[in-house]
Amino acid sequence: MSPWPFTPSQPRDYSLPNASWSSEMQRLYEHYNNLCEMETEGGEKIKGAWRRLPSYNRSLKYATGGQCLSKLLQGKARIFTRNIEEQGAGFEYVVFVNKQEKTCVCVFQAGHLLEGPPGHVHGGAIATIIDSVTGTHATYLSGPVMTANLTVNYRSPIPLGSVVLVHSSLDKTEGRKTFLSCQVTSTDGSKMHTEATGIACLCPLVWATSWDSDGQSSRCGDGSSYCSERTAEAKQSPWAVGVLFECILFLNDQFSKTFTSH
Ligand SMILES: CCCCCCCCCCCCCC(=O)SCCNC(=O)CCNC(=O)[C@H](O)C(C)(C)COP(=O)(O)OP(=O)(O)OC[C@H]1O[C@@H](n2cnc3c(N)ncnc32)[C@H](O)[C@@H]1OP(=O)(O)O
Repeated sequence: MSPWPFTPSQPRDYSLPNASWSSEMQRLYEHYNNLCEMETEGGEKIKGAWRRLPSYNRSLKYATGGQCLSKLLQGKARIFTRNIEEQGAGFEYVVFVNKQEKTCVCVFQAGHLLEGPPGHVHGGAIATIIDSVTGTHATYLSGPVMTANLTVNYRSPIPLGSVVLVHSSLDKTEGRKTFLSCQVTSTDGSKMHTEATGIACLCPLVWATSWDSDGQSSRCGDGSSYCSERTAEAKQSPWAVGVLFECILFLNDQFSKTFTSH
Protein backbone atom coordinates (compact mmCIF):
# COMPACT_ATOMS: atom_id res chain seq x y z
CA MET A 1 0.00 0.00 0.00
CA SER A 2 1.30 3.41 -0.87
CA PRO A 3 2.14 5.68 2.07
CA TRP A 4 1.20 8.71 -0.03
CA PRO A 5 -2.54 9.38 0.26
CA PHE A 6 -2.88 11.07 -3.13
CA THR A 7 -1.60 8.14 -5.18
CA PRO A 8 -4.44 7.45 -7.61
CA SER A 9 -5.68 3.89 -7.59
CA GLN A 10 -8.91 2.00 -8.06
CA PRO A 11 -10.73 1.33 -4.81
CA ARG A 12 -11.39 -2.33 -4.04
CA ASP A 13 -14.82 -3.38 -5.22
CA TYR A 14 -16.26 -5.62 -2.49
CA SER A 15 -19.10 -6.88 -4.66
CA LEU A 16 -16.82 -9.04 -6.81
CA PRO A 17 -16.56 -12.80 -6.14
CA ASN A 18 -14.09 -14.04 -3.53
CA ALA A 19 -13.05 -17.45 -2.23
CA SER A 20 -15.67 -17.44 0.54
CA TRP A 21 -18.59 -17.37 -1.90
CA SER A 22 -20.58 -20.61 -1.99
CA SER A 23 -21.43 -22.24 -5.31
CA GLU A 24 -25.00 -20.90 -4.95
CA MET A 25 -23.74 -17.34 -4.39
CA GLN A 26 -21.41 -17.68 -7.38
CA ARG A 27 -24.21 -19.13 -9.55
CA LEU A 28 -26.58 -16.26 -8.80
CA TYR A 29 -23.84 -13.69 -9.31
CA GLU A 30 -23.15 -15.15 -12.75
CA HIS A 31 -26.87 -15.32 -13.54
CA TYR A 32 -27.44 -11.60 -12.89
CA ASN A 33 -24.06 -10.60 -14.28
CA ASN A 34 -24.98 -12.29 -17.56
CA LEU A 35 -28.13 -10.17 -17.68
CA CYS A 36 -25.92 -7.06 -17.62
CA GLU A 37 -24.71 -7.85 -21.12
CA MET A 38 -26.62 -9.37 -24.05
CA GLU A 39 -25.57 -10.75 -27.40
CA THR A 40 -27.41 -9.68 -30.54
CA GLU A 41 -28.16 -12.10 -33.40
CA GLY A 42 -25.07 -10.75 -35.14
CA GLY A 43 -22.96 -11.71 -32.13
CA GLU A 44 -22.50 -8.12 -30.98
CA LYS A 45 -22.36 -7.53 -27.22
CA ILE A 46 -24.79 -4.88 -25.98
CA LYS A 47 -25.82 -3.65 -22.55
CA GLY A 48 -28.60 -5.62 -20.93
CA ALA A 49 -31.33 -4.35 -18.61
CA TRP A 50 -29.33 -4.96 -15.45
CA ARG A 51 -26.32 -3.24 -13.93
CA ARG A 52 -24.03 -4.46 -11.18
CA LEU A 53 -23.30 -1.70 -8.68
CA PRO A 54 -19.82 -1.45 -7.20
CA SER A 55 -19.46 -1.55 -3.43
CA TYR A 56 -16.74 0.18 -1.41
CA ASN A 57 -15.77 0.22 2.24
CA ARG A 58 -15.77 3.99 2.70
CA SER A 59 -18.55 6.34 1.62
CA LEU A 60 -16.21 8.98 0.19
CA LYS A 61 -14.92 6.44 -2.34
CA TYR A 62 -18.25 6.82 -4.15
CA ALA A 63 -17.56 10.50 -4.84
CA THR A 64 -15.45 11.72 -7.72
CA GLY A 65 -11.84 11.82 -6.54
CA GLY A 66 -12.87 10.26 -3.26
CA GLN A 67 -10.45 7.32 -3.38
CA CYS A 68 -7.48 9.56 -2.60
CA LEU A 69 -9.35 11.74 -0.17
CA SER A 70 -10.89 8.89 1.79
CA LYS A 71 -7.44 7.73 2.91
CA LEU A 72 -6.67 11.17 4.27
CA LEU A 73 -10.01 12.28 5.60
CA GLN A 74 -12.10 9.31 6.58
CA GLY A 75 -9.61 7.91 9.06
CA LYS A 76 -10.95 4.76 10.66
CA ALA A 77 -14.51 5.12 9.34
CA ARG A 78 -15.86 2.14 7.41
CA ILE A 79 -19.22 1.36 5.82
CA PHE A 80 -20.93 -0.91 8.37
CA THR A 81 -21.58 -3.81 5.98
CA ARG A 82 -17.97 -3.79 4.71
CA ASN A 83 -16.09 -3.53 8.00
CA ILE A 84 -15.31 -7.20 8.67
CA GLU A 85 -11.94 -8.06 7.17
CA GLU A 86 -12.31 -11.85 7.13
CA GLN A 87 -13.88 -12.89 3.84
CA GLY A 88 -17.20 -14.68 4.28
CA ALA A 89 -17.49 -13.90 8.00
CA GLY A 90 -19.92 -10.98 7.69
CA PHE A 91 -21.97 -9.52 4.87
CA GLU A 92 -21.08 -10.96 1.46
CA TYR A 93 -23.35 -9.34 -1.09
CA VAL A 94 -23.67 -7.93 -4.56
CA VAL A 95 -26.37 -5.54 -5.77
CA PHE A 96 -27.85 -5.44 -9.28
CA VAL A 97 -30.34 -2.84 -10.50
CA ASN A 98 -32.77 -2.89 -13.39
CA LYS A 99 -33.19 0.68 -14.51
CA GLN A 100 -36.21 0.10 -16.75
CA GLU A 101 -38.21 -1.85 -14.20
CA LYS A 102 -36.87 0.28 -11.32
CA THR A 103 -36.15 -2.89 -9.37
CA CYS A 104 -33.10 -4.07 -7.53
CA VAL A 105 -31.88 -7.46 -6.35
CA CYS A 106 -29.13 -8.28 -3.91
CA VAL A 107 -27.54 -11.72 -3.62
CA PHE A 108 -26.65 -12.01 0.08
CA GLN A 109 -24.61 -14.66 1.86
CA ALA A 110 -24.76 -14.29 5.65
CA GLY A 111 -21.52 -15.14 7.48
CA HIS A 112 -21.01 -16.67 10.93
CA LEU A 113 -20.37 -13.33 12.66
CA LEU A 114 -23.98 -12.32 11.97
CA GLU A 115 -25.50 -14.83 14.37
CA GLY A 116 -28.60 -13.98 16.38
CA PRO A 117 -30.67 -17.01 17.42
CA PRO A 118 -28.52 -20.18 17.39
CA GLY A 119 -27.52 -20.98 13.82
CA HIS A 120 -29.56 -18.14 12.36
CA VAL A 121 -29.03 -14.56 11.26
CA HIS A 122 -29.53 -11.69 13.74
CA GLY A 123 -32.60 -9.53 13.05
CA GLY A 124 -30.46 -6.40 13.17
CA ALA A 125 -28.18 -7.83 10.49
CA ILE A 126 -31.23 -8.58 8.32
CA ALA A 127 -32.52 -5.03 8.82
CA THR A 128 -29.02 -3.77 7.98
CA ILE A 129 -28.84 -5.55 4.63
CA ILE A 130 -32.40 -4.42 3.82
CA ASP A 131 -31.50 -0.82 4.71
CA SER A 132 -28.35 -1.04 2.59
CA VAL A 133 -30.19 -2.46 -0.41
CA THR A 134 -33.16 -0.06 -0.28
CA GLY A 135 -30.76 2.84 0.47
CA THR A 136 -28.57 1.90 -2.47
CA HIS A 137 -31.62 1.44 -4.71
CA ALA A 138 -33.08 4.82 -3.71
CA THR A 139 -29.70 6.48 -4.24
CA TYR A 140 -29.52 4.97 -7.71
CA LEU A 141 -33.04 6.17 -8.55
CA SER A 142 -33.16 9.54 -6.86
CA GLY A 143 -29.75 10.64 -5.58
CA PRO A 144 -28.08 10.59 -2.13
CA VAL A 145 -30.64 9.71 0.54
CA MET A 146 -31.04 9.07 4.26
CA THR A 147 -33.42 6.41 5.50
CA ALA A 148 -36.35 8.19 7.16
CA ASN A 149 -38.40 5.08 7.90
CA LEU A 150 -37.87 1.32 7.80
CA THR A 151 -40.60 -1.14 8.84
CA VAL A 152 -39.55 -4.80 9.01
CA ASN A 153 -41.65 -7.96 9.38
CA TYR A 154 -39.67 -11.13 10.06
CA ARG A 155 -41.53 -14.15 8.61
CA SER A 156 -39.05 -17.04 8.86
CA PRO A 157 -35.46 -17.26 10.18
CA ILE A 158 -32.48 -17.20 7.82
CA PRO A 159 -29.90 -19.98 8.44
CA LEU A 160 -26.34 -18.71 8.94
CA GLY A 161 -24.17 -19.30 5.89
CA SER A 162 -27.14 -19.52 3.53
CA VAL A 163 -27.67 -17.40 0.44
CA VAL A 164 -30.86 -15.36 0.06
CA LEU A 165 -32.19 -12.80 -2.39
CA VAL A 166 -33.10 -9.30 -1.25
CA HIS A 167 -35.55 -7.74 -3.72
CA SER A 168 -36.27 -4.01 -3.63
CA SER A 169 -38.91 -2.28 -5.74
CA LEU A 170 -39.99 1.31 -6.14
CA ASP A 171 -43.54 2.01 -4.94
CA LYS A 172 -43.63 5.75 -5.64
CA THR A 173 -41.73 9.01 -5.32
CA GLU A 174 -43.26 12.05 -3.65
CA GLY A 175 -41.17 15.22 -3.54
CA ARG A 176 -37.99 14.33 -1.68
CA LYS A 177 -39.32 10.93 -0.60
CA THR A 178 -38.74 7.58 -2.31
CA PHE A 179 -41.05 4.78 -1.10
CA LEU A 180 -39.70 1.24 -1.47
CA SER A 181 -40.83 -2.31 -0.72
CA CYS A 182 -38.42 -5.10 0.05
CA GLN A 183 -38.64 -8.88 0.36
CA VAL A 184 -35.96 -11.32 1.47
CA THR A 185 -36.61 -14.75 -0.02
CA SER A 186 -34.89 -18.08 -0.50
CA THR A 187 -33.00 -18.23 -3.79
CA ASP A 188 -35.74 -20.33 -5.46
CA GLY A 189 -38.37 -17.88 -4.23
CA SER A 190 -40.33 -20.55 -2.35
CA LYS A 191 -39.74 -19.15 1.15
CA MET A 192 -40.43 -15.63 2.40
CA HIS A 193 -37.94 -14.71 5.12
CA THR A 194 -38.55 -11.01 5.64
CA GLU A 195 -40.75 -8.23 4.29
CA ALA A 196 -40.11 -4.52 4.69
CA THR A 197 -41.11 -1.09 3.51
CA GLY A 198 -38.95 1.99 3.64
CA ILE A 199 -38.97 5.71 2.98
CA ALA A 200 -35.73 7.28 1.81
CA CYS A 201 -35.44 11.05 1.92
CA LEU A 202 -33.11 13.00 -0.35
CA CYS A 203 -30.31 14.53 1.68
CA PRO A 204 -30.67 18.25 2.27
CA LEU A 205 -26.95 18.61 1.56
CA VAL A 206 -25.89 16.85 -1.61
CA TRP A 207 -22.39 15.81 -0.71
CA ALA A 208 -21.95 12.60 -2.63
CA THR A 209 -23.07 11.26 -5.94
CA SER A 210 -24.81 8.20 -7.32
CA TRP A 211 -24.33 5.82 -10.18
CA ASP A 212 -25.21 6.43 -13.81
CA SER A 213 -26.90 3.90 -16.06
CA ASP A 214 -23.68 1.89 -16.23
CA GLY A 215 -23.64 1.60 -12.49
CA GLN A 216 -20.22 3.17 -12.59
CA SER A 217 -19.86 6.92 -12.53
CA SER A 218 -21.28 9.69 -10.47
CA ARG A 219 -24.59 11.04 -11.63
CA CYS A 220 -28.17 10.98 -10.45
CA GLY A 221 -30.71 8.55 -11.92
CA ASP A 222 -33.94 9.63 -13.58
CA GLY A 223 -35.77 10.62 -10.43
CA SER A 224 -38.18 13.41 -9.64
CA SER A 225 -37.81 17.04 -10.70
CA TYR A 226 -36.42 17.72 -7.23
CA CYS A 227 -33.77 15.14 -8.00
CA SER A 228 -33.03 16.73 -11.37
CA GLU A 229 -32.47 20.07 -9.70
CA ARG A 230 -30.22 18.40 -7.16
CA THR A 231 -28.39 16.63 -9.96
CA ALA A 232 -27.58 19.95 -11.56
CA GLU A 233 -26.21 21.18 -8.24
CA ALA A 234 -24.30 17.97 -7.69
CA LYS A 235 -22.76 18.13 -11.16
CA GLN A 236 -21.40 21.58 -10.40
CA SER A 237 -19.72 20.66 -7.15
CA PRO A 238 -20.16 17.03 -6.16
CA TRP A 239 -16.91 16.42 -4.48
CA ALA A 240 -16.08 19.97 -3.52
CA VAL A 241 -19.07 19.81 -1.19
CA GLY A 242 -18.00 16.34 -0.12
CA VAL A 243 -14.51 17.53 0.72
CA LEU A 244 -15.88 20.43 2.74
CA PHE A 245 -18.18 18.09 4.63
CA GLU A 246 -15.40 15.61 5.27
CA CYS A 247 -13.02 18.39 6.37
CA ILE A 248 -15.56 19.51 8.95
CA LEU A 249 -15.92 15.94 10.23
CA PHE A 250 -12.15 15.46 10.27
CA LEU A 251 -11.49 18.69 12.18
CA ASN A 252 -14.30 17.88 14.56
CA ASP A 253 -12.71 14.48 15.18
CA GLN A 254 -9.29 16.03 15.78
CA PHE A 255 -10.71 18.63 18.17
CA SER A 256 -12.61 15.94 20.09
CA LYS A 257 -9.41 13.91 20.45
CA THR A 258 -7.51 16.97 21.69
CA PHE A 259 -10.15 17.84 24.25
CA THR A 260 -10.69 14.30 25.53
CA SER A 261 -6.94 13.70 25.94
CA HIS A 262 -6.69 16.53 28.52
C1 LIG B 1 -24.66 8.41 -1.55
C2 LIG B 1 -23.44 7.91 -2.31
C3 LIG B 1 -22.92 6.88 -1.37
C4 LIG B 1 -23.73 5.62 -1.51
C5 LIG B 1 -23.29 4.59 -0.54
C6 LIG B 1 -24.19 3.43 -0.79
C7 LIG B 1 -23.90 2.29 0.08
C8 LIG B 1 -24.44 2.45 1.44
C9 LIG B 1 -25.96 2.57 1.47
C10 LIG B 1 -26.34 2.57 2.89
C11 LIG B 1 -27.65 3.24 3.09
C12 LIG B 1 -27.87 3.38 4.55
C13 LIG B 1 -28.89 4.44 4.80
C14 LIG B 1 -28.89 4.79 6.25
O1 LIG B 1 -28.72 3.98 7.11
S1 LIG B 1 -29.15 6.41 6.62
C15 LIG B 1 -28.93 6.43 8.40
C16 LIG B 1 -30.22 6.31 9.14
N1 LIG B 1 -31.04 7.45 8.91
C17 LIG B 1 -30.88 8.60 9.57
O2 LIG B 1 -30.03 8.74 10.39
C18 LIG B 1 -31.83 9.69 9.19
C19 LIG B 1 -32.11 10.62 10.35
N2 LIG B 1 -33.16 11.55 9.95
C20 LIG B 1 -32.89 12.68 9.28
O3 LIG B 1 -31.75 13.00 9.03
C21 LIG B 1 -34.06 13.50 8.84
O4 LIG B 1 -35.19 13.20 9.62
C22 LIG B 1 -34.39 13.31 7.33
C23 LIG B 1 -33.16 13.69 6.47
C24 LIG B 1 -34.83 11.88 7.03
C25 LIG B 1 -35.54 14.25 6.94
O5 LIG B 1 -35.29 15.48 7.55
P1 LIG B 1 -35.33 16.87 6.78
O6 LIG B 1 -35.23 17.96 7.79
O7 LIG B 1 -34.33 16.87 5.69
O8 LIG B 1 -36.73 16.89 6.09
P2 LIG B 1 -38.19 16.92 6.76
O9 LIG B 1 -38.20 16.62 8.20
O10 LIG B 1 -38.86 18.17 6.28
O11 LIG B 1 -38.86 15.66 6.01
C26 LIG B 1 -38.91 15.62 4.60
C27 LIG B 1 -40.12 14.78 4.22
O12 LIG B 1 -39.92 13.44 4.73
C28 LIG B 1 -40.98 13.12 5.65
N3 LIG B 1 -40.44 12.31 6.74
C29 LIG B 1 -39.36 12.57 7.51
N4 LIG B 1 -39.17 11.59 8.39
C30 LIG B 1 -40.14 10.68 8.16
C31 LIG B 1 -40.46 9.43 8.73
N5 LIG B 1 -39.76 8.91 9.75
N6 LIG B 1 -41.51 8.76 8.25
C32 LIG B 1 -42.23 9.24 7.22
N7 LIG B 1 -41.97 10.42 6.61
C33 LIG B 1 -40.94 11.12 7.08
C34 LIG B 1 -41.51 14.45 6.15
O13 LIG B 1 -42.85 14.33 6.58
C35 LIG B 1 -41.40 15.27 4.89
O14 LIG B 1 -42.45 14.93 4.01
P3 LIG B 1 -43.20 16.07 3.19
O15 LIG B 1 -43.74 17.01 4.20
O16 LIG B 1 -42.14 16.70 2.31
O17 LIG B 1 -44.25 15.35 2.40
